Amino acid sequence: MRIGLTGGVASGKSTVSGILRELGAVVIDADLLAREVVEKGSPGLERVVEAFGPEILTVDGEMDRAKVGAIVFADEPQRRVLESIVHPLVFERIVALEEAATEDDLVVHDIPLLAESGRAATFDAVIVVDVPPEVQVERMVRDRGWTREEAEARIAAQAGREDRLAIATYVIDNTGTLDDLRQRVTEVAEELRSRAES
Ligand SMILES: CC(C)(COP(=O)(O)OP(=O)(O)OC[C@H]1O[C@@H](n2cnc3c(N)ncnc32)[C@H](O)[C@@H]1O)[C@@H](O)C(=O)NCCC(=O)NCCS
Ligand SMILES: Nc1ncnc2c1ncn2[C@@H]1O[C@H](COP(=O)(O)OP(=O)(O)OP(=O)(O)O)[C@@H](O)[C@H]1O
Repeated sequence: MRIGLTGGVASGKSTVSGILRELGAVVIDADLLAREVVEKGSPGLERVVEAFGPEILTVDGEMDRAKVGAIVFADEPQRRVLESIVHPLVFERIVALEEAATEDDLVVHDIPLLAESGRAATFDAVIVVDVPPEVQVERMVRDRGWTREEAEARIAAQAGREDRLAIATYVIDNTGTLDDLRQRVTEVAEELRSRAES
C-alpha cells in the first residue's frame, strides 16, 4: 500500500513517520530528499546558485538554509523559482525509492505539500496530521528558535487547514501528548494493515 502523510509545518509529520517506521513501514521523506538534491557540490545546488546568487552559500559551500528560507517565505515568486528547481529532482528520487520497495511494504510518503500538489488521489490512503495554527506557531518558536513572524510566514506559504483535511482518509489529531499520538498512530497503522489484507 502507498500511503500519503501530510500536515502543516511543525504539525508532527516527522514524529508520526518515526512511529510508523518503528511499526515496520518504509518511509520516504520528501523534506530529506529536498535536502539531498541541493547537497554541497550537487547540480541542484548549482542551479539554486544560478537563480539566487552565490550569496546564498555558506563559507563551506553549503546552501545557507536560513538565508534561503528568509528569501522564499517573504516572496512567493521566489519560492516558486526554488520549487521549480527542487521539486522535479525530489520527484525523480521518490520514483527510484518506490521502485526499490517490495509489494508487501507499507510505503509511507511524508510530503509536506501533498494538498498543494494535487496528487492526493494517487495514494491508497492519506493521513493528515492536524493541529491548529496556534499550536504550530508555539512548537516552531519553542523547538526551532524561530520568531513568531517566521513561523507565521511559513504557515502562510502552505494550504489552509481545511484544504488539507479535505484530502484526509485518516486524521491524526496531534494536540495531545506524545503518548496519545503514539496510540492513535498505532490504531491507524492497524487499520491500514487490515485494509491491505482485505
Ligand atoms: C526554503 C528551505 C531552504 C528552508 O529550509 P529549512 O531547513 O528552514 O526547512 P526544511 O526544509 O526543514 O522544511 C521544514 C518545513 O517547512 C515547510 N516548507 C518547506 N518548503 C516549503 C515550501 N516550498 N512551501 C511551503 N512550505 C514549505 C514544510 O512544512 C517543511 O516540512 C527549504 O525548506 C527548501 O528548500 N524548500 C523548497 C523545497 C520544498 O518545497 N520542500 C518541501 C517539500 S518537498
Ligand atoms: N504531541 C506533541 N506534543 C508536544 N510536542 C510535539 C508533539 N508532537 C510533535 N512535537 C514536537 O513538535 C515539533 C514539530 O514536530 P515534527 O518535527 O514531527 O513536525 P513536522 O510536521 O515534521 O515539521 P516540519 O513541517 O518542519 O517537517 C518537534 O519539535 C516535535 O518534537
